[in-house]
Parts: sequence; C-alpha cells; structure tokens
Amino acid sequence: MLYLIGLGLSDETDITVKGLEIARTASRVYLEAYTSILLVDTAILEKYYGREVIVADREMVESASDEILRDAQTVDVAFLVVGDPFGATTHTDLVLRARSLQIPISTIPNASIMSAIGSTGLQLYNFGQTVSMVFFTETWKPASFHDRVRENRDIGLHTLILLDIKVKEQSLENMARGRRIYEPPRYMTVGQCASQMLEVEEIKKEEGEGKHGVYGEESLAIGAARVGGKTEKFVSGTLRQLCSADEELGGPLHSLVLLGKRTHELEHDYVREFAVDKEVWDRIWKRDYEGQQ
Ligand SMILES: C[S@@+](CC[C@H](N)C(=O)[O-])C[C@H]1O[C@@H](n2cnc3c(N)ncnc32)[C@H](O)[C@@H]1O
Repeated sequence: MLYLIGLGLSDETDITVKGLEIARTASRVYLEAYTSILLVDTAILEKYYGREVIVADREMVESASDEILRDAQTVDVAFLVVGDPFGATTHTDLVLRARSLQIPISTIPNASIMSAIGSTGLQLYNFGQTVSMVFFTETWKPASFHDRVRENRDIGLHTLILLDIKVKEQSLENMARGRRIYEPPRYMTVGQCASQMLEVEEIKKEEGEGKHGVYGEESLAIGAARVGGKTEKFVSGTLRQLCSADEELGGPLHSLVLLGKRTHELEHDYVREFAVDKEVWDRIWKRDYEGQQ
C-alpha cells in the first residue's frame, strides 16, 4: 500500500495518530521536501518516529518514482507531505503511477495552508481562486496569476497567494560545469510578494489594463507567517506597508492574502487587530471597502 500522509504545518507533533502509526511501521518512509517545509529538521522527525526518513527531492519524486513505489504492492510505503497531501500540491503523478502498477493507495489528510489561513479571521467561504507567485528575475516576471486575482477581485473575494520556495537550485555556472553544488534554499517573503505584486500592477497598467489596475499601493492585505506554529504571526496593512513588514513577520514560511471588497464586518474587525497602522487602515477601509459587501 502507498500511504500519502499529511504532516500538518508546524512540527513533528502535528501528524495524526493514524499517520504516526503508519510512519512507525511502514517498510520505508519518504519525506517530500520541496513544495513546503516543516519548522523542524528531518532528524527530529526521525527521532519522533523512531526510524529512518528518506528525504525525497523533486528529482526523485518526478523522475525516479519507481524507486519510491518499489514493492508497494506487497509492503507499506509511507510518503509524508507537509500540510495536506492534496492541499495545493497534488502529487497526482505519483498516485497515477502507483495506480498503473496496481498499488493500493490510502490518504491520511491533515491541516493545509489552504484551510489554516482561516486563522487570519477571514472566512474560507469568502476566498476565491488561490494563486502562486514565483521569484521574479530581471528578465522573467511571469504574471499569469494576475487574471485570477482580477476575477476574484471582480466578485469581491479574497485571494490567497502562496509564495515560491527554491530548494536544491543550481547556479547557471555550476550547471554549465556539471557541478552538483546547490545554492542555499530561498523562501519568498511577504515583503517580496507585495513589492512584486505592485510591480505587476505597473506592468499591466503600461500594457493598458485600466488606469487603476487591479490592486494598488493602498489595497489592504494580510501577511501570514508560520501559520499553525507556536510563533505564528499576522500583519495587516496596505500593500505598500507590507513591502517592509518582513522583520515583524520573521522567518519562513510566509503567505499573503489580498482582501476582497465583500469583507464581512466581523472579518474586518478581526483583521484590523493585526494592522501595522490602525489609522491608515481605518481611513482606507472607510474610503474603499466599507459598504461594498
Ligand atoms: C505548495 S504550498 C503548500 C502545500 C501544502 N501541501 C499544504 O497543504 O499546506 C507551499 C506554500 O504554502 C505557504 N505555506 C505553507 N505552510 C505555511 C505556513 N505554515 N504559514 C504560512 N504559509 C505557508 C507558503 O507560501 C509556501 O511557500
């Protein structure tokens, strides 16, 4: 059997009892370590489960999945995924490959950032499509997510933006020389996301997409860090203010929510508590959001 086991969002103790029993007894245990991270090291997981955990990078999951699935028709293999195995990351390729090899599959769900973001006080019912933002380079600024942000905005819904993670990246020079030397991991921050969001708005405006774009410097948003962990932190403010909120938010992982105009009063009151500057928040709320629901 192939077990896809959700680990939840913070540390080794977030795994469910059901997941833990399988992780302790399966023949092999893999940890998917490239789409999200726990706030603790693999060694701590190994200690907690009392066994070896094999770290599976993207290359292994995408190109060498047969090794992960080896003999899973007759033995139990556990594949651990941070968050929920089907929350934002789907791993459908692995499941389809397992099915084609007649391997039975079982999923043990857990909390995902897609559900835990409700602890900002925003109602999950009021979220539209979730989007992802990748690190821009000088020459590559992909903005395909912008259409979905606009669709959410047009019907007043909030947008959850999941942020890029780069692990096991190689510099062009090392790649060209065939050296297997990796750059340190990088996790996009709320500040980087907010400033890239404003950059995209400028590009879209130059391309003639309306005078005011979709979101602007004074659009209200919420930065969320280490949701579900002991050091969880939320900061709300304008996109311009969130560009410099990284110090207050602290280490990874971060996500950003763009506030929709159909925000319920209770959601507003909850989120206002995290505001970097309540006066600015109130002024913009009254001018642009109040009465729009
Ligand atoms: C591909 S998604 C994670 C999917 C994961 N399977 C889940 O269900 O949560 C990874 C992104 O989600 C966001 N994320 C995940 N965990 C988070 C947390 N605890 N706090 C804030 N953002 C988080 C970050 O933007 C991160 O880069």
